[in-house]
Amino acid sequence: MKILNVDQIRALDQATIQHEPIAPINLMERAALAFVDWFVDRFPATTPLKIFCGLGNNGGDGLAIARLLLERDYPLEVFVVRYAPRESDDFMHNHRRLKLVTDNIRYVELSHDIPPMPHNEVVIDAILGSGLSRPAEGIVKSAIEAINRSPATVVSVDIASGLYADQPNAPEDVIVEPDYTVAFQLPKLAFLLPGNARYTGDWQTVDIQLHKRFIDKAPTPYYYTRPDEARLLLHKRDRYAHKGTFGHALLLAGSYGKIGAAVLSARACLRSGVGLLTVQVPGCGYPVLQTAVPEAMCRPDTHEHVLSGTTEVETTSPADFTTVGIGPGIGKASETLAMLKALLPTLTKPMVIDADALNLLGENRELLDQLPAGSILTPHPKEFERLTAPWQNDYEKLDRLREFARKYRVVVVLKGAHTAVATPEGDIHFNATGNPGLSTGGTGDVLTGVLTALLAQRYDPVEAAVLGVYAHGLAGDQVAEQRGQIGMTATDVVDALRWA
Ligand SMILES: NC(=O)C1=CN([C@@H]2O[C@H](COP(=O)(O)OP(=O)(O)OC[C@H]3O[C@@H](n4cnc5c(N)ncnc54)[C@H](O)[C@@H]3O)[C@@H](O)[C@H]2O)[C@@H](O)CC1
Ligand SMILES: Nc1ncnc2c1ncn2[C@@H]1O[C@H](COP(=O)(O)OP(=O)(O)O)[C@@H](O)[C@H]1O
Ligand SMILES: [K+]
Repeated sequence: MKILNVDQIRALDQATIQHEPIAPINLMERAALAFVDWFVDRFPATTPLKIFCGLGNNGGDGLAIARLLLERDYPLEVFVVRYAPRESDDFMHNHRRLKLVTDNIRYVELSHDIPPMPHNEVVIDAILGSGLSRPAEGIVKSAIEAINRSPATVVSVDIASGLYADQPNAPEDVIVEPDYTVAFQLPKLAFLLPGNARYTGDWQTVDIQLHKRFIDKAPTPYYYTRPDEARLLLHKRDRYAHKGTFGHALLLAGSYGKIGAAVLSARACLRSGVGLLTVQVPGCGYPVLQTAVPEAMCRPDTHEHVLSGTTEVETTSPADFTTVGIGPGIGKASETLAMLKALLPTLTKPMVIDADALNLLGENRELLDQLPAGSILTPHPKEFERLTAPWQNDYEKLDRLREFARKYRVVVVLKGAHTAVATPEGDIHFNATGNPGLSTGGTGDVLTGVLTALLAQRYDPVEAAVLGVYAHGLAGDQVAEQRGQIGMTATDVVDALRWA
């Protein structure tokens, strides 16, 4: 699913109006109906409502929503926040229509016009939408502050009033903090950025049948992966397949005290369809790995406590494996850095790089040029910062992410809520699955195992990253459903991995 910027959204509305064709007022009615369909499923018709409308088209939506909810017998009052002398045409049209069915429209011009909003009420926020062009001030600001102070449940129409859809807000901006946002057709880029979590609540999109051909053609670097899109990436298994078909992966993981990371990664790799798996761990990890993961072959490093790259048991060189995954629990010992330095020039196929392998790259940036094209790097934000430089805001972080992926021709999986997968072409795919239960030690190691397995099965690296991140988050969601977020462990996530 594409994410478009505000100018594109405006052009998309126009394209729909022109090509469907549909009158603007009927498009607004369709949007209002889609909102109302969502709303009536969640809030019974006895819920007292206060609907705050601005004077633009977002306000027009609010007025249409008020009329449609009145038809469904909701007890409601409408408050028009009158901050400017001019209303939009579609606002005016809906204002006339609403006045035919209710007298309950009040005007908010001064602070004392703002009503109390008790906890049993739902507030619908239709003050400002994607047309926001400056910070909220005066009575708009006061109304937003009052909404945020109130204990009422808040639902924003299209986007929280005061939040820019595709550019950073200033720290002092006053923005509605909704419980829910119901956005029309496409998510806004702002919804996917951690700094905006307070300003989106639980957000959803509702279909208002905007012009599909325009969306298909619109250029954008930003995508939001829907479950159906992710599932399409899954390779079907050939009936005559054998384990060679699914590749032989080498995982380089673990150090003294962190052999668990190797175990988690190895288990996840095996649960994600790898044909054969060899794990190289420091000598001390050998009995652990052989016992905990009997399905994997294990080659002990000659170094007892850290990876040095040398091993006596096996002579197959890392380059002969279908792919290599490196990082979980490896630490930053000088022997391990030496291994990384020796390893990189020998590899040509895409590999997976995580955790301290990333930190070693951050401290030895000349190595970045040696990464095989199409490799997948899986930093959390702190690790990504160590690879680049600090950023001022989430938008700058996205720019940096795209720049980095393009420069080094790699796929960067920036982990967190809505993990962002940046491609060597400079696109970003945001993930839809996952929950804060995944914020627990070892879940990143699980992801490394998953991605290594997909590369071993010869998935295209971008598809491997998008699919792997999706499946990992989905497993987390399934665990959360069964035992809640708080009790979740990385092992649970491995066990919940499902590929269908
Ligand atoms: N155009 C369409 O066909 C559709 C638009 N829709 C709605 O239209 C909204 C966008 O409408 P608009 O472009 O009218 O935008 P808004 O409703 O956000 O209002 C923008 C108006 O407010 C002014 N404004 C901007 N920032 C302000 C601020 N801080 N304080 C006071 N005034 C400010 C602008 O100058 C402009 O006049 C969407 O969010 C969505 O809710 C939906 O009805 C779907 C269809
Ligand atoms: N709030 C969250 N919502 C969704 N996913 C999350 C959240 N917090 C963490 N995760 C996921 O959990 C994983 C954590 O990885 P990482 O930070 O490397 O942990 P570790 O190093 O302990 O293995 C990542 O895949 C990340 O996307
Ligand atoms: K709004």
